[in-house]
Amino acid sequence: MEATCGTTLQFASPWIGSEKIEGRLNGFLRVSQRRRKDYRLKSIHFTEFQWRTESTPRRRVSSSVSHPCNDSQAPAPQSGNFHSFDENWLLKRKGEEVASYLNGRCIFLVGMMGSGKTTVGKILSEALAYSFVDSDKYVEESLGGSTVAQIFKKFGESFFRDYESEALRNLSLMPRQVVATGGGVVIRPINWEYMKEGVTVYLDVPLDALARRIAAVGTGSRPLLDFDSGDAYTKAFMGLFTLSKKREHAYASADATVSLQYIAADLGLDISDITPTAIALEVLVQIENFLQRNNGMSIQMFP
Ligand SMILES: Nc1ncnc2c1ncn2[C@@H]1O[C@H](COP(=O)(O)OP(=O)(O)OP(=O)(O)O)[C@@H](O)[C@H]1O
Ligand SMILES: O=C(O)C1=C[C@@H](O)[C@@H](O)[C@H](O)C1
Repeated sequence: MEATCGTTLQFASPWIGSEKIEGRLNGFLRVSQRRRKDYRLKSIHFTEFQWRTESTPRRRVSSSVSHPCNDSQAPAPQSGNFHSFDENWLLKRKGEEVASYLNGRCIFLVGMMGSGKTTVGKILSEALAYSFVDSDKYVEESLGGSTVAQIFKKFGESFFRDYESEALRNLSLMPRQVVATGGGVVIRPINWEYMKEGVTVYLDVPLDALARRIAAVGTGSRPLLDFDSGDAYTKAFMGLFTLSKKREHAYASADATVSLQYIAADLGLDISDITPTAIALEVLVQIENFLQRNNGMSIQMFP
């Protein structure tokens, strides 16, 4: 039988209500009823309310989070600044759990340019104790260090796609890797044959958020978005819109989907406020759901 350990987290929020503790403000993860189950958090109890009357009044809430654990891995009760502590702890715990079900199978992150495959993939690989590989970088290295943009310009897209397929073939033969795939891998059926050796996860991010992210760094490194005219946001948005129409069905073939719109709605956050760590955590939850659906994996859930 599992022991129940407890820890106390400090939440500072202008809106936390007595019946719900759902929010990731100042680095804290929102924990909704549904997520409580996903993260195996047994219960959350409010123990204290305080009002602060500063220029921006805030309620301070102390809550006690009970969770199951077999040993003393759980963070000890303490006060002070818990910024992002909770997210990282949940991620680590979930990573260990999901890694044990995966039996070394690779994770292939698919999604449009800018969807966070690289950013989230690195965090995910640490949580799973996997290595991280970026398939675009793999192709660049196999072609002597030319950038994707240079390869497109010199040899054309279909040459790049051949090397991309070869990269996926090679990567699918190696265990324990999180692979951030190129945004266009989903268009070739052969690539799905390689990726089905592992678990595919689609990072579904609204076009506006993608275009903002890409515009922030420019379209120069992304040949399919680097049109001659227009500002960076418009070029990115228009290019992504066209590509997404051609690809949306293909992305939907992934084993699991992590939708930022869904997370944002569930947690009452703006998409831009969802951290890569929270997304990585959701990826693990969705992988677990997929494995459970497909392998009849028996996981003890809280009622
Ligand atoms: N959750 C997030 N919130 C805000 N910005 C993010 C988030 N995730 C990634 N980014 C930013 O978006 C940009 C694209 O991210 P990243 O390179 O991880 O995407 P990608 O899917 O690997 O893109 P590509 O397929 O083009 O290589 C980066 O500038 C990154 O810092
Ligand atoms: O979406 C795409 O087709 C691409 C995405 C990038 O990761 C690169 O693979 C390349 O720029 C093409």
